[in-house]
Amino acid sequence: MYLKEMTLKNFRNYRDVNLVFSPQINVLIGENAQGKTNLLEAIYVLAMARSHRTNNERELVNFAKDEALIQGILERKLSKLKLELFLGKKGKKAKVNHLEQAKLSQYIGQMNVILFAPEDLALVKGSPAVRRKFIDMEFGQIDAHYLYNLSQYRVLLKQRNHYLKQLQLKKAKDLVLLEVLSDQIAAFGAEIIAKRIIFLDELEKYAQGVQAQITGQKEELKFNYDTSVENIYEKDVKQLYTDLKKLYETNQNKEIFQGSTLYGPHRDDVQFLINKKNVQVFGSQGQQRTTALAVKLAEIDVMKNETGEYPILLLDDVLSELDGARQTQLLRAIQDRVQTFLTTPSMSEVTRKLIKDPKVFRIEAGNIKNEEFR
Ligand SMILES: Nc1ncnc2c1ncn2[C@@H]1O[C@H](COP(=O)(O)OP(=O)(O)OP(=O)(O)O)[C@@H](O)[C@H]1O
Repeated sequence: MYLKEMTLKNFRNYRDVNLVFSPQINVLIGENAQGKTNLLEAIYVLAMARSHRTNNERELVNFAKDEALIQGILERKLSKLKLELFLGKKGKKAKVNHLEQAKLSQYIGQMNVILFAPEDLALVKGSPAVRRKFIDMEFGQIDAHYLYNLSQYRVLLKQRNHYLKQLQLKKAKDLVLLEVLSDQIAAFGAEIIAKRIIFLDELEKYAQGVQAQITGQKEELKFNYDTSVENIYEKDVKQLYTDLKKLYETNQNKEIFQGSTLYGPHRDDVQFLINKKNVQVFGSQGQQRTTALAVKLAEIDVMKNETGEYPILLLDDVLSELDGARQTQLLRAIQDRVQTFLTTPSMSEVTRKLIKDPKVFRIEAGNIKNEEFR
């Protein structure tokens, strides 16, 4: 799939722009603070109905205005979609081909994007929360059911944590209500864990290929899903549900004492192993970066597999963070098959040689001009 056109009205520092993109590589070039990331963010928001940078949607609307609009024409293999996202004071509205979508979970997934920013290089060495967010954002896009389970789980988690706090402070006594909440959260938690295992398995296969290629077959990459439920790889959803419930039963006093839900997918993690050693602990900086890159590139293939189309790739200033060999690997992997938007303050010689016929957009204080590629 590719984004053919995009119109922005009052989005961040863009007042009114209409852009026509290349189905291949689009380079967004400009000095600091001119609006390069804002433009990538607009594409991301059009796809995901939320920003990757902020939870406060007011920030997305121009300082001087109350409403913003992002429109896009998405070309898919068999269809053309008009996507519209309206950001107003009372929230947002999403439309597909002029039809307003009652639920955002129906809207998300029409346009698939993968964002790769310098922070993603911390996927391996960062905190478990970084990896969980990565898993949830990516899998949520390809599986609406996963997204639904996740949102239900989050609501229940809030309720259960609140109730555990009440029990901790002795403001509540009723353990039956806690058991009801445990039962419900275990059901959604089991669905989430089961799906994560399936997707991670697929992601692992592709990432292994990339890692082996970058390292000349010297490194074997493996994923390990780290959770309190035992032997997950042998369990189906029903068994995962039973096990989670058992964890809540056995640890009831501990959870009340801490006033918080201590088990479930919101506490899980993924470990990346190279030649059986945890890269987070034993890997060099270079190995950690290679692994992060391999995982990101693998996502492209997982999405292609799951949705039948290549996603759109957004590269926010990552080229300068990678050395020549990794830049080459990345650009070879995407050239001619994935529509890509990349931001950069300037183009290095290496990049110039590697990128074929990009469309270049020069960005200056929210104004955009097409530029020849020299
Ligand atoms: N809601 C908004 N309304 C108007 N301008 C905004 C809004 N939000 C951010 N800006 C402006 O956008 C600019 C930042 O743009 P952006 O984050 O895209 O920078 P960039 O070009 O990617 O630069 P860098 O390379 O430093 O990341 C700042 O000048 C900021 O004041």
